Amino acid sequence: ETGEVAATPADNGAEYLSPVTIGGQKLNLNFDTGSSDLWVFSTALTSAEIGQHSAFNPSKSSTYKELDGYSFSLSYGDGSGAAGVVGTDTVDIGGATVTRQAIELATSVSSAFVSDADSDGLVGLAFSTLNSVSPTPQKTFFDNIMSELAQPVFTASLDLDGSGTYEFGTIDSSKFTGDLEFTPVNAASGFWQFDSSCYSIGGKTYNRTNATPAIADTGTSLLLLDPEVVQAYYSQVPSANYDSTVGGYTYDCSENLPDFAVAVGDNYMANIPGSGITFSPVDSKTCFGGIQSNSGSDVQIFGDALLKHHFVVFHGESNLLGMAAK
Ligand SMILES: CC1CCN(C(=N)N)CC1
Repeated sequence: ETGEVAATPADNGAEYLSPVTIGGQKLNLNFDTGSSDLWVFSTALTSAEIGQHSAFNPSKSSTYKELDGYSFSLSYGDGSGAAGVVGTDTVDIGGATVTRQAIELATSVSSAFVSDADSDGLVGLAFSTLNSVSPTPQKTFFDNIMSELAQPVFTASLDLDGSGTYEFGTIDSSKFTGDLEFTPVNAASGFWQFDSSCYSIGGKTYNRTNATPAIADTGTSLLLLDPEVVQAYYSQVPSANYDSTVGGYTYDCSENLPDFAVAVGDNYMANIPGSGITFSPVDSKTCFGGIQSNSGSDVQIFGDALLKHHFVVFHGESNLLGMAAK
């Protein structure tokens, strides 16, 4: 069995959304390798909260089964969150189907999710140990389907314009160039976590002794690195400075930015060409960089700003992360 879905850009240009069919109802969900809950907008929310979203209606699904007394409550790194009840239903992602997938129906969502009209919820693709369902944590879609897949993998090939594809069960060699380099993942963290102890700016490589580990996170838009690395990069950009009003480093859009690369394990340097560093315009002449600080937290977050320049393989049986150029 395999499944492939196209990702399409959200209006906010900051996330990749893919169609998922749950109990025959289609929703556009954000595939998030940085969390482990599959939750959706539900008809239990107010019409003000639902707005333009597609909301899952359990009473319209002939295969939905409530998990009596189960609940979930999530809060993400950025302060957004959702909470609600739990059931199981048939979930189909591009033809890959799990019949008894735990789905988490939001009865409350934070304002950030209400205002993000494009995303009807999330598909968590980190490890099931991080699942928030009480009293019994539930398995992710990938965990449930892995044994049915032709290969126990899923891949992300995200494009610069917010489109791209997620595939389950196969590694499509037409989607990358050169060698796929695999790196051991520390699954004990619950994330797709690995070491990253060197980086390069404009082709000059720097080794680090105290680098914090990194995670591959399709649910984060930016590349959030240890402060010393971010300061080193923007010290090479004359007009760059930290602008607290936008909460990050900005610079003149006319700058000729240096290339940047960061290590994924010991044998892959993930490069971003200088032309691919900018995340968004701030105004007619100022740009906001895709490289930003993790504020000294204990993890570096390799989000879409980096991943969209590469082909990424998440190997669930061997706990490996594969990276290739494309
Ligand atoms: C470590 C954090 C990374 C961002 N998150 C996420 N993609 N859901 C939350 C966890």
